[in-house]
Amino acid sequence: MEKPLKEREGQCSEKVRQRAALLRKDLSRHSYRYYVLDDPEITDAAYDALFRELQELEGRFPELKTQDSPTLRVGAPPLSGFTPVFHRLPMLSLDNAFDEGEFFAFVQRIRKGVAGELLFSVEPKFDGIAVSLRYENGVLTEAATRGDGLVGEGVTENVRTIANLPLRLRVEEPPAVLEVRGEVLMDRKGFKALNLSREKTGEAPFANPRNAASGSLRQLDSRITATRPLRFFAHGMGEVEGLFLSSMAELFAFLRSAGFALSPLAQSAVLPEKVPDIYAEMVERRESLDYEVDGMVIKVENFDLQTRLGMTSRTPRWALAWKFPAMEARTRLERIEVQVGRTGVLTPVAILTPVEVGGVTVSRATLHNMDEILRKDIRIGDQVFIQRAGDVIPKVVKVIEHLRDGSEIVFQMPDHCPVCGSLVVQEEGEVAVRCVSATCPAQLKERIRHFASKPALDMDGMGEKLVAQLVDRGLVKTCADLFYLDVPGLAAMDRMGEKSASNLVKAIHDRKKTSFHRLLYGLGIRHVGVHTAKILGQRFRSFDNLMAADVESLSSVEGVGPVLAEAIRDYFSRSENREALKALFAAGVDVEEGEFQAGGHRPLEGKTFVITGILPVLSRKEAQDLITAAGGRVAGSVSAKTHYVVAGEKAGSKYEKALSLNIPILDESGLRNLVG
Ligand SMILES: NC(=O)c1ccc[n+]([C@@H]2O[C@H](COP(=O)([O-])OP(=O)(O)OC[C@H]3O[C@@H](n4cnc5c(N)ncnc54)[C@H](O)[C@@H]3O)[C@@H](O)[C@H]2O)c1
Ligand SMILES: [Zn+2]
Repeated sequence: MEKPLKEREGQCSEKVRQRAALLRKDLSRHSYRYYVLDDPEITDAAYDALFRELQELEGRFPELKTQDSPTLRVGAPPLSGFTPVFHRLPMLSLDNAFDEGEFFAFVQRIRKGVAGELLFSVEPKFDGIAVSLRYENGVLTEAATRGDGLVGEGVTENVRTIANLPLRLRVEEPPAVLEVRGEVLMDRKGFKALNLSREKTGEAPFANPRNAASGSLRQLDSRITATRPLRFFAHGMGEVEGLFLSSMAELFAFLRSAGFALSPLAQSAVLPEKVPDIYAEMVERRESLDYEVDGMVIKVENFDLQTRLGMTSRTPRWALAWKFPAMEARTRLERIEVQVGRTGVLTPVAILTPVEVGGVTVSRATLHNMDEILRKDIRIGDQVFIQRAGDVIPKVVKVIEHLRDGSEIVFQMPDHCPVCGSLVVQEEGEVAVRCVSATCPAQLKERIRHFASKPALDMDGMGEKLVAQLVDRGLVKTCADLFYLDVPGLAAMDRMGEKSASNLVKAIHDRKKTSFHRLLYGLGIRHVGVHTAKILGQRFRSFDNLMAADVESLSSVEGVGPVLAEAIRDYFSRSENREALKALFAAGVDVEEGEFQAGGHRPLEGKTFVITGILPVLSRKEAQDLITAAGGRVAGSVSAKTHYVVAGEKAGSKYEKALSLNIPILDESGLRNLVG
C-alpha cells in the first residue's frame, strides 16, 4: 500500500539523496556521450532503466527535484560549431511504456477527460535523429536538429543532401509556413558499409545506425553528409500557417501528398483495444524492415484533443512510445574460444559474461575471423556492445575502448589446430586459417553433422552429442559409416535406449533414398548452399556429369560464380572425396530418379522474384515453393535484377522499391496465372 506523502518525505535519507545525485550525474554524462559525441558507452535499455529509477525517486521525494534534472529536459544543447536555430514550437521527447499495462495506464489517463470514442494513430518509432524542416511558401528554408528541444543545430545544407526529401512541397497551394518533423536515419546496409570502411581506416565504428545517422547529419562539411546513405521519414509537424488539419489521418495523407516518405506500417483511427495486436505484429515485422525501429509511437488521433491534453516540459501528454525489447546489450568479453568447422576453418568465438538480450540469455558471439578482431580491435576482457538479430548468432558490434584498464589481452590465433594439434595454414588471398589434416576429429564431427542436418540427409535424432560420441569412439570415420550403424552399436552410446536406437537406425535407412541436391549439399563442399545445390542439380542432373564438368562450364551456370566453380572442381579433383562419394553409393545411397524428369513445366526459368507482404491464401513458404518448382528463383531484396515482385497486404519498402525501379508487381492470382 502507498504510504502517505508526509511519511515518505520523511524517509528521504542521505542515502537516497546521494543516489539521486549520482543518477543525475551519470545520466548527464551518458546524454553527452549519446547526443553530442554519438558514442554511447551504455545501451539504450540501460539508460532507460537509470532514467526510470531517477524518475521514481523524484516522484516519491519531490524535494529531490532540481531545475536541471535530466527528467525535465530533452536531449542536449546544440554543438557550438552549428548555427543555433530556435524552435518556435518545442521539439519534445516521448514518454515510454514497456508493457501492455503501461499502455493501458496511458489510455486511462487520457480517458479521464474525454467523453465518447477515443482513437489513436500508430507508427513505428524510427531509431534515428529528430529534425524539423521549415518550408516557407512550399520551399525548404531551414532544417534543424532537436538539440535541447528549444534550440537545435542548423543543418540545412546537410539536410538538402538527403535524396528522399522534397526541397519543395508537392502541393498546388503550399501553406505560408509548415514545419515538418521527422527522423533522419540510416538503413542497416548503409550502416554496415559505413562501419566497415571506418574500421579499415582505423576510425571508431558507430555503435548503431542511430549514432551513425546522427554523426553523419551533424557534420560541419555537408559534402561528407552527402556521401552517407541517409533517409528521412516524416511523423509530425511544428509551426503551421495557412493549413488546417484536424487529425492524424489527415496529417498522414497531407504529408504523403506533399512528397514525404512515411512508414507503410503507420495506421490511423485505431481503437485502443486493437493497439496491443498491432504492437505484436510490428515487433514481428521489425526485422524485415531495412532500417531500425525501436518501438511503436501511439498518438491521440484528434488534434483538438491533443491540444487540450497539452504537454509537460519534456513530453506531450497525448503520445506514448511503447518500446520494443532491446536487441543490444553491453557485457564483458571473458575469453575467446577457437572452433574448427567442417572445412577446417578456425573460427574465433567470444565467450561473454551472460547477458539478456531481447528475452534470450546470450553467452557467445561470433567474431568471424582474425581480420574482424583486428579491425574492431577486440581484446580479451573488453567491455563490448553485442547485438542480436532474429535467430542468428549474436555479434560483437563495438568495443568500448575508453573503459579499458590495461588488463585486456590481445588475442592471437593459434598456429596449431586446437583439436588435433596439426599445423594450420592460411591460403593466399584468404582471411581464414584452416586445419588441413584429413583426420581431424573436429572437422569430421562437423562434416557428419552437416551431412545429417535437415536440409541435407535429414537424419532426425543425429544430434551434436551423439555425433561427437560416434566419432570419439571410432564408430564413424566417414559419412558412409552412418549407414552401417546398428541397434546394439547405437544403444551402447550415452543416453540412448534400445527404442531410440532402433528408431534412429530406421530413420537412417529411410534416408538412403534421397535427392541429388540434398546429397550434393550434404557433402559440404565450400560455398555450396542448398540453393546452389538445386541449381547444379537442374543443370548437371547426375554426379557423373557434375564431376566431369570443367570450371568454365560450371561458372557458366547462372548463380554459380568463379569462386564456387573453383571450389567444386577442387573438391572433386581430390581422390579422397571421390572415394567418399563412391562409398556412399556403395552403402546404398540412391539419388531419386524423376527429380529432373524432362517435360517438367518450368515457365519461370531464369526469372527472379521477391515476395513482400501477406498473401491472401499462400503462406510465404508455399509461394516460394510454387516459384522454385516452376523454375524461378526467390531473392530477399529488390534490385534492378528482380523480374517480378509478388506483393500482398501490408507490403513494405520492397514494394516501394519495386515501384521506383519500375519492376512489375504481381498479386497472388497474378503469380498463379504466370505459373499457369
Ligand atoms: N545509450 C545512452 O547512453 C543514451 C543516452 C541518452 C539517451 N539514450 C536513448 O535515447 C532515449 C531518449 O531519447 P529521446 O528523448 O530522443 O526519446 P525517445 O527516443 O524515447 O523518443 C522521442 C523521439 O522519438 C522520435 N520518433 C521516432 N519515431 C517517431 C514517430 N513515429 N512519431 C513521433 N516521434 C518519433 C522523435 O524524434 C522524438 O523526439 C532514451 O530512451 C535512450 O533510449 C541513450
Ligand atoms: Zn584439426
